[in-house]
Amino acid sequence: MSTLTLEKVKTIKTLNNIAESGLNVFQDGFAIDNDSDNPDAILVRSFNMHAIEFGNDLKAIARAGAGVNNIPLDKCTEQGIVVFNTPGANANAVKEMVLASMLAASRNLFDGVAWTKTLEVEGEQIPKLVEAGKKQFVGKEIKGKTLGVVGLGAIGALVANSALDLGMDVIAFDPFISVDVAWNLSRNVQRAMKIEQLFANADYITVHVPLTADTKAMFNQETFGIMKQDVYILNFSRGELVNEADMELALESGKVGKYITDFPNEAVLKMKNTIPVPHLGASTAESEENCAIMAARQVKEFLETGNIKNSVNFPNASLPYVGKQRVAAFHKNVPNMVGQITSAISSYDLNIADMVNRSRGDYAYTMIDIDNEVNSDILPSLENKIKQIAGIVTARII
Ligand SMILES: NC(=O)c1ccc[n+]([C@@H]2O[C@H](COP(=O)([O-])OP(=O)(O)OC[C@H]3O[C@@H](n4cnc5c(N)ncnc54)[C@H](O)[C@@H]3O)[C@@H](O)[C@H]2O)c1
Ligand SMILES: O=C(O)[C@H](O)COP(=O)(O)O
Repeated sequence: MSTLTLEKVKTIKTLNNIAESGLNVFQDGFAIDNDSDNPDAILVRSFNMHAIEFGNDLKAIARAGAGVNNIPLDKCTEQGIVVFNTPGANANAVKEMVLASMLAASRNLFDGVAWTKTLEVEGEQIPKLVEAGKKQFVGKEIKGKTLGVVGLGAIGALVANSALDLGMDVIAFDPFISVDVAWNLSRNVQRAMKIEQLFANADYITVHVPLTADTKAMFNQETFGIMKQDVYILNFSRGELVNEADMELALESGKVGKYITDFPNEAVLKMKNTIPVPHLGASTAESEENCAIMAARQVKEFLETGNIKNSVNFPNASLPYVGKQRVAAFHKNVPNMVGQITSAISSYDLNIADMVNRSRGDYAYTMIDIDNEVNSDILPSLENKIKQIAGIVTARII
């Protein structure tokens, strides 16, 4: 590792509870300091970061989980801060929660159990009252019913396959499905060419898409209008995917039979026939550990080598790190950036051993390994020279 990297212990700050096994990834050369105003990296779960000012040393934010709507991605990109998430690391936990709550809601389990607890004061009468009262909670079986899965990513694909195993018919919609998911999806999952086709045919609908400008309020008066009467809707993605005023009306009219959501708020708790879950989708020991370890490893590798895996705002880029001096630069995706960086390097009489350049939209990332033994005295001056190039957002020499 280079002299520059060893100069300063790297500070990691956490904004949420991050599993210990993840924090243990940071050993020599790292310190966890949750009071730091200027950490090198932040680990976060659902904490809302939109109002946070970032310190000058901040290089990376890792979301130990999937959704990144709590992170100001554009601001991070403009400041050269790489944002990671942990694709798939909590998908099984959410899949199990979706299946559990779909089954429990169908069998009126939540209401039935709550009612039974009210009988505590009835003493010996309890068994008789149970037998007399159970007819209020007659449910329906999911076998033979149709589940609509909106979004076939890490979670949606697992839910779709498992629902088939439970005897359901499954129809799914995802215009951007990845090749990996397509390979792992049962061919018995029916493909909806339009989301309306899914809405019109499903008895249960579960949504597994990120919250974006395109998906916001995708469940609204118009889309409820297409759905079957008494459809059950499961939302373990984000509350804002649903227009709440329209959901309230749909629940009142019985168009939506039940709304199961991981995102309760004041409005949701006032609606009838909702099953509010306290954002428990990913809250299992296994998933918290998976996410924390994956997030921590990605941050550690980035800080130590510049390699980027699973970024949501910068291109992924890797070069085998052989311990030689490495220039890592974020820059505008415009012509001749690589040429200018390599000129800066060769102006110090240094030779290039290897390089990678990847772009994503308006920005790009370049890593260049230097072949020579570099005198550490010149590194700050080389780093500054690269930072002076118009279009460079940030640059490090590792
Ligand atoms: N409740 C929880 O605890 C919990 C846990 C994990 C994830 N989540 C939420 O679930 C979301 C999905 O998670 P994931 O791990 O499956 O993510 P993912 O990125 O693997 O999958 C998302 C899928 O949605 C698809 N998609 C995007 N826009 C779409 C649209 N308009 N219509 C249909 N499909 C569309 C994408 O192509 C992708 O396949 C996350 O973004 C997060 O908001 C919640
Ligand atoms: O997007 C996610 O991964 C989930 O919403 C999980 O959120 P949490 O890490 O706060 O439980």
